[in-house]
Amino acid sequence: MLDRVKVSPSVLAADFTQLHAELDRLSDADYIHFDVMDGHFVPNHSFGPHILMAVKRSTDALLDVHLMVTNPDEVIDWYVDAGADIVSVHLEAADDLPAIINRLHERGALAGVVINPPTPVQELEGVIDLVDIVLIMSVNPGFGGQSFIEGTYDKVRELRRMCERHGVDPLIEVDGGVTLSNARALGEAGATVLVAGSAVFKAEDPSMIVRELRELGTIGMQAREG
Ligand SMILES: O=C(CO)[C@@H](O)[C@H](O)COP(=O)(O)O
Ligand SMILES: [Co+2]
Repeated sequence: MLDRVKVSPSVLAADFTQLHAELDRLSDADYIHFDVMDGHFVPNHSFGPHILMAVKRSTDALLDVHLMVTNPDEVIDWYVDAGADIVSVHLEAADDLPAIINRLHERGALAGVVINPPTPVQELEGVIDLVDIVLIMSVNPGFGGQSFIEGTYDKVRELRRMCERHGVDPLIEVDGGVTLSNARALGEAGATVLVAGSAVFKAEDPSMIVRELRELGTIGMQAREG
């Protein structure tokens, strides 16, 4: 059981001309979220393992890699080699998710599964016992700065119920449109990791936003636990 919610700022929203300085002022972050987009699984490109190595040199936070690619089985090792601590792959993209999860565990990384907004939570039934993290997308993947999809709360609550039925307690991460206005409700629904790109990096004081997101999420989590 966690004592507080974790915050994972998405580096996609950072100013890349000053990547080191951007990460340096986020010493409070639990994780750094790294969005990999291949131009096939999502209609956008971002960055790959070389940039992840540069991020690793600029932060002590754990590296939380979100792979939006059609061939996760072929690339997971690149990201573990580059320093990923957590690697999450889309259920919609993986042919053999248990094999990917095994491989990540063999390599000493935490394994996550991601579902897109249209994918029902029930589709996680077969892998919920195997994963360390479930990431629920609260926007359609491919771009930062989108609006949060309200139906996410129900999906998080349903996932919590599934975890209880299975007697497992993976981290539950929510990604997309997370701000100070929905952090508390997300914690109350059952989220334990909040990804935030624009809300953190576009703020005047990113560290303060990280602390506030964590505090609000934790207040929600405590309310849920009673
Ligand atoms: O995976 C994605 C988008 O595909 C996210 O991680 C975004 O990068 C989050 O950005 P904001 O919605 O918080 O600006
Ligand atoms: Co992401």
